[in-house]
Amino acid sequence: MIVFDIPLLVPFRGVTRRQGILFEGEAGWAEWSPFREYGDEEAASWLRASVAAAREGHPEPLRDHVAVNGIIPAIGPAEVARRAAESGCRTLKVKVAAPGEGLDDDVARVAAARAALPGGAIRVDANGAWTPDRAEEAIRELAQFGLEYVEQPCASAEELAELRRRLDGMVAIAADESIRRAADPLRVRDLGAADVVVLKVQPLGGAAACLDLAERLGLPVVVSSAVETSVGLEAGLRLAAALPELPFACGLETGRLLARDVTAHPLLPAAGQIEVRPAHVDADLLAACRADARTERWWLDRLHRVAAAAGMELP
Ligand SMILES: O=C(O)CCC(=O)c1ccccc1C(=O)O
Ligand SMILES: [Mg+2]
Repeated sequence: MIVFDIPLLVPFRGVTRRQGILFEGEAGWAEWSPFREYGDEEAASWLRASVAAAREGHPEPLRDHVAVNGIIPAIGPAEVARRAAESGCRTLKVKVAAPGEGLDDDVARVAAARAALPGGAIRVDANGAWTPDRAEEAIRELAQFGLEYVEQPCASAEELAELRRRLDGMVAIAADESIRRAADPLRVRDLGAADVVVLKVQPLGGAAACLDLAERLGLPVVVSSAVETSVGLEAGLRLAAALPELPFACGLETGRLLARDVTAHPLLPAAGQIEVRPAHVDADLLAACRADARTERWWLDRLHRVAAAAGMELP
């Protein structure tokens, strides 16, 4: 078991370093990396996913490549073309409604993305930051660039449903936080709040739980990462490979946000697709990602506290 601490090359959602624990079970390596500010109960779902992956491995793949979206964090418009080209992807996901920014910043960033990718798909993610009124205004403005969908424009499933009625099919809506952080993820379906759902393996308790949820939701699924090492990314990739249908590119290009990885062959896309294959952990690279003693203490305390409260045994 090791506690890792890896700097991000570009800040993402205010995060500048990614930390967590990598451990090995009978079926292989697994990652546990709930964001630091998440409480123990939420972190327990992430742990269920990691323990299941270490013990049981991944579901059987139905495809050998998974198309992914390039990620455009809250960077300036002048930097967008380089990030888009580096990703090599035919779909881009642009962060909008970032703290301290306004609609002008979003328009400039999405315009730059559209200029960089004239024939591809562009989706935006607001991480729930808009009220329904602000969302409607922003989406009507951003729609000029052609949007595949808007991910989590407002915070609650009720607001998503209201906005979706108001937009009346102009732009599709994807639910992310309303699935992975909700008491009842099926509310999105019951309210007709989204056209697409984003599933993340760790927050939702593992691949088996995600496959079951996908079936019950009955909506197209996009699998997305939680900004993980290649070990965590492999779990997302394997879920994406096992879904009966995968009509959209997945949010699994985040390997390029990390300054280091624990394998010599990180799970990165080539020509917009990631090959479905194991991420072989390299002992030297793993050691180079190891956290300092204080960070290690914090994570091991968290792990043992969360496991004990949830009555879980570690592999
Ligand atoms: O979806 C992607 O392309 C990358 C993953 C991503 O955006 C993300 C990563 C960690 C936490 C939240 C999110 C998010 O979708 O908001
Ligand atoms: Mg999102």
